[in-house]
Amino acid sequence: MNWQQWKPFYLQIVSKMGYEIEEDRKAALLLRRLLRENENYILAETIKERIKERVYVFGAGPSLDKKLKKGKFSGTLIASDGSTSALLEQGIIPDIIVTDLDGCFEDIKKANDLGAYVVVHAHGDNMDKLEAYVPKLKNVMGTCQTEPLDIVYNFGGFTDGDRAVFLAEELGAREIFLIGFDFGEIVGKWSKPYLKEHSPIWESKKKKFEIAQALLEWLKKNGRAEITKL
Ligand SMILES: Nc1ncnc2c1ncn2[C@@H]1O[C@H](COP(=O)(O)OP(=O)(O)OP(=O)(O)O)[C@@H](O)[C@H]1O
Ligand SMILES: Nc1nc2c(c(=O)[nH]1)N=C(CO)CN2
Ligand SMILES: [Mg+2]
Repeated sequence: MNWQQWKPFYLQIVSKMGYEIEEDRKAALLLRRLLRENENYILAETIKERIKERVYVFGAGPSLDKKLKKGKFSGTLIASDGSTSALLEQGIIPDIIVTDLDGCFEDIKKANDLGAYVVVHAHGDNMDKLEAYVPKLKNVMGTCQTEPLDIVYNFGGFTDGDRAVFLAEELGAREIFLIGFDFGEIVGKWSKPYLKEHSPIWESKKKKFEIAQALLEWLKKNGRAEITKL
C-alpha cells in the first residue's frame, strides 16, 4: 500500500484516536535524522530479502506462548513489538521485529544483537523513545504513518501487529499466518513492560484493536497474500 491509498485510513484513525498530524510528521522527521546521524538504517530492499513466500506474524495476545510451544514455523518470522519477549523466552529469534518501541526494549535489543532486523515506527507519542533507543540499535528500517520520506517508509497499517502484516504483503509474502492475534478483552502480558499478567483491556487499546481488525479484514479482501489466523 502506498501513501495515497493509506491517507484516507490514516485520517479516520486520527479522528477516532485524537492524534495530531503535525506531531506524527515531526516524529517521522526526527526518525530520519536519527537514522542518518547514527548511520544504522537499512532500506526496504534489505528487509525484502528476508521476506519469504510464507510469513508468520506474531501478536502479543494471551494465546501466544502456548502456540509457540506447539508450533513449527518454517518461513519468515516477524515479531510485533512485545511478542519479541515471548519468542525469546522460547529460544526463537525473529527475522524481523516491527515496533514503536514500547515493548520490552531489553528484549528488542537482545534479538537485534542476535540478528533480527528492526522496523521502527515513528509517531507523535513516541519521540522520546526514538531519541533514547534508535541510537542503540543496528539494521533499522524506519516507518511512519504520515507522508513517507526517503528512508522512512509507509506501507500502511496502524498497530505494530497489523503494520507487520501490511509490510510483509507489500514486500512480497504470499501466505501470511497470524499467531497470538487474539484481540478480545484481555491484553497479553508482553504488550507493555509494566504488565506483569495478562490484563483487562483499557479504552485506548480497545480502539486500537478495532482499527487493527478492520485493517486486517481490508487487507484480506484487497491484498495479494492469503492471510490466515492460526
Ligand atoms: N489480545 C492481544 N493483546 C496484545 N496484543 C495483541 C492482542 N491481540 C492482537 N494483538 C496484536 O499484537 C500486536 C503487538 O502487541 P503490542 O501490544 O506489543 O503492540 P502495540 O501495537 O505496540 O500496542 P500499543 O499501541 O498499545 O503500543 C498488537 O499490535 C496487536 O495487533
Ligand atoms: N500518534 C500516535 N500514533 C500511533 C500510536 C500512538 O499511541 N500515537 N500507536 C500506535 C501503535 O499502536 C501507532 N500509531
Ligand atoms: Mg508497540
